[in-house]
Amino acid sequence: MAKISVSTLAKKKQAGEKITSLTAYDASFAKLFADNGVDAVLVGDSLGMVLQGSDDTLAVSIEDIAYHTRCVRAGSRDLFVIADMPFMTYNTVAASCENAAKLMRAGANMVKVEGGEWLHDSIRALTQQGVPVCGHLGLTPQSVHVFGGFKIQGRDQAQAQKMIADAQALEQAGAQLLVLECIPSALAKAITDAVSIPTIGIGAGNQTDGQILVMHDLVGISAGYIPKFSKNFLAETGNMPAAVQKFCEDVKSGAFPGPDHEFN
Ligand SMILES: Nc1nc(=O)c2c([nH]1)NC[C@@H]1CN(c3ccc(C(=O)N[C@@H](CCC(=O)O)C(=O)O)cc3)CN21
Ligand SMILES: CC(C)C(=O)C(=O)O
Ligand SMILES: [Mg+2]
Repeated sequence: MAKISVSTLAKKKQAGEKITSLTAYDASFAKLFADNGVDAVLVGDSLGMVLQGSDDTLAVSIEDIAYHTRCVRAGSRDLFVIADMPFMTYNTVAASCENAAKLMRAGANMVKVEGGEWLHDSIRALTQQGVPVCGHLGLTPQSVHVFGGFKIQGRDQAQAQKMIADAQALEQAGAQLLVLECIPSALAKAITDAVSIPTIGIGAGNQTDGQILVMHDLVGISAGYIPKFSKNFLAETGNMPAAVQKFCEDVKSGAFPGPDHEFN
C-alpha cells in the first residue's frame, strides 16, 4: 500500500472516501493493520484501560506512549501513526512542544490532543515547529472526572454550538485532523460540514469522514465490556485479517456504524 500522509487524508475527504483507523499498541498488530487496509493507527492513551487495566486514561505517561509508538512504528514503516498526548502533558505551550517531540522522535507522524479553542496557542506552536496535530472533541476521556463519567457529549443545543465553534478554532489553529467521540450523529455531521479538515468518528454516526475503533473492541476482548458504539468484527469473520478487512469494508460502504452503533 502507498504511504499515507496528511495530504492523502485530506484528499480522501475531498473525494468522499472514508478513512479507516484503529488503535494499535505493538508491532504485530501494526503490521496486521498495515497489511489489511487500515489507513492510520492511533497509539491511544486508551492503553491505560485496555493494556494497563485502569478505569480511566489518566495514569498514562508520555514514556508509555513513546514506548508503544516505537513498537508500532517497528511494525510498519508505511503506516500513518498518530500518538496521543497523555493527560496533563500539553497544559502549556512549552510542555506541548517538549512532549510532542518525544512522540515524534519515537516514530509518530502526528500527535493528538483533547480539547477546544483553549488549545489554540499550543496547536499553533506545534504545527509551526513541524508537528502535525489531530484535535479530539466530544467525550474526551481525559476529562471523565469533569463529565462525571463516560457520558455522551453535545446533546443540548448550546453544547452543540460550542463544539462546532471549537472544531473551527482547532482548524484555524492548524489542526489537520479531528476525532469526534460519542456525540449525536447529527452533530458529527454538522461539524464535518463546518470544517475542511477530515473528521474521524467513534460513537458519532456514519457521516464523519472516517471511523476509528479501539482494536480490542474490534476483536471482542476488552476487559469486561464493549461500548454500545463498538462492534466485534472477529465474531462474524473468524480470523483477525478478515475482521480487519471487514471493518475497513463496512466503514467504506457506510454499513458501519449502523443505527445500533450510534447516538441520536
Ligand atoms: N475498550 C475501549 N473502548 C473505547 O472505545 C474506549 C476505551 N476502551 N477507553 C478510552 C475511551 C473510553 N471510552 C468510552 C468508555 C465508556 C463509554 C460508555 O460507557 N458509553 C455508554 C454511553 C453513556 C451515555 O449514554 O451517556 C455506552 O452505552 O456506550 C463510552 C466511551 C471510549 N474509549
Ligand atoms: C478512542 C480513541 C479516539 C482514543 O483517543 C484512544 O484510543 O485513546
Ligand atoms: Mg485517547
